[in-house]
Order: sequence, then structure tokens, then C-alpha cells
Amino acid sequence: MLETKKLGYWYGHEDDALFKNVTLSFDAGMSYAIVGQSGSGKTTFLALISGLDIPKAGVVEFNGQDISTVGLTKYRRHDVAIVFQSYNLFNYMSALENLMVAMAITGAQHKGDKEFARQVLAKLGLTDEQMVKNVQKLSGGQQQRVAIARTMCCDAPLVVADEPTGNLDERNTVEVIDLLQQIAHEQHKCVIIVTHEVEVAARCDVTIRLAERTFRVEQPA
Ligand SMILES: Nc1ncnc2c1ncn2[C@@H]1O[C@H](COP(=O)(O)OP(=O)(O)OP(=O)(O)O)[C@@H](O)[C@H]1O
Repeated sequence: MLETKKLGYWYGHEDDALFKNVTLSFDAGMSYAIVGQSGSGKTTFLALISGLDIPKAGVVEFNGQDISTVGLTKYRRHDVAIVFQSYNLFNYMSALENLMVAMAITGAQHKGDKEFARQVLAKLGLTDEQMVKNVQKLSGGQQQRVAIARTMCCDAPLVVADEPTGNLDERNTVEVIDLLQQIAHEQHKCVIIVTHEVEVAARCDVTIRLAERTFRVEQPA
């Protein structure tokens, strides 16, 4: 589904590249953990594959097409769903409203279908009352579940998550990663998670380590 070909990125000079010549492929129905030391460039890599930044070398291909040729705005809107450490929900809306807006913006198959959104939130453990109150009044774990519900409601086949459990306790961490696993295995999406947590990486199908400016697959499925 997603491929990087000879991908390279640097902020200053090419000699100080964060990574170079990165050729990797990511498939639907699989979950991937990207690990590596702080500052090694994991978030930068995620930004490139999400179409939030442009590579200095090489290309990112989605279903065989260079994403910059397809158009980054279109790619970001329809093909990629992002889960952030800080949830990034519309904080003046309820969980239900967040899902309805996301489906409308992305033109999802279920746009306008409030019952569908309710069902997804219920499946993720939110009560009827929690669904309609302002998301700021929910706990961190509940807010992250709303962010994950948002990716489940939208049709984007690629889900990327940057430290999605960074603000969560152990129990919520396990639940959130299991949900991301379900998205990969049951919705047949490609899920890519940047994490520094060993337990999170261990629950993913494949671990890819960024070190010494290159990526190595450590644990093939
Ligand atoms: N806009 C920028 N300009 C210059 N350097 C930057 C910029 N953004 C990030 N960097 C540097 O690039 C390097 C990689 O950053 P990045 O956030 O991708 O790393 P990371 O592996 O995700 O780190 P962490 O695990 O701490 O989140 C870091 O050394 C960072 O200081």
C-alpha cells in the first residue's frame, strides 16, 4: 500500500541527514512500530509518509503513485488518518460531533450517519452520556479512544500514530494499542505507530528501528 523509495531528509545540510536511501514497504492489514532514539527522526519520517512535509530525496508512493503527484492535500484528506499524542480533537465539541465533522470533511461513506458514529463510540466503551459532552471533560484515555474512533469512521486506508500512548497509563496504553491492532486486522488498514515504549512495539506485527540514519526491520511478522 505504502512505499518509500530512497527517501532522505535533512534540516540543514545533506551531510547531516537524519536518514537517507530509505526503501521500505508497508502493507494493508498489518501494524508497524517505528522505534529509535529520541531525536533520530521518527516523527519526521511520519510527517513525510503522511504528506505533511516533503522529502529532500526520494519519493513516498501510495498504491504505486508518488503522493506529491496525486496532491498532498487530497492525500491527507482521503488516504491518511493521523492519531496524535495530544489527541487533536475539536475541543469545543462532543465526541459525537468530532466524528460527524471528520466524516463530513473527508467525505466518508458513513458521513451524516449519527447512529453509525454512536455505534463506533459505544464499541470503544463510551457511554451515551460521554458521547455528547464536551471532549475536554473526558479523561485522556477516553479522548484518545475518540481520536481512534475518528479513524475508524473515516475511510482512510492508512492510519499513522505519533506516540499515541504517550499520555496514557498502562491499562489505557494496552487498550489503545489493541484498538489500533483491530483497525489493522479487522478493518484491513495499514497502521504505523511511532513509539518509544517497548511494550507497544511488542504488540505490533513488525518493528522497524531507525538508527545510524537508516531503518532496519527487527521483527518480521
Ligand atoms: N523544524 C526543524 N528544524 C531543525 N531541526 C529540526 C526541526 N524539527 C526537528 N528537528 C530536529 O530533527 C531531529 C529529528 O526530530 P524528530 O522529531 O523527527 O525526532 P524523533 O525521533 O521523533 O524524536 P522524539 O522521539 O524525541 O520525538 C531532532 O534532532 C530535532 O531537533
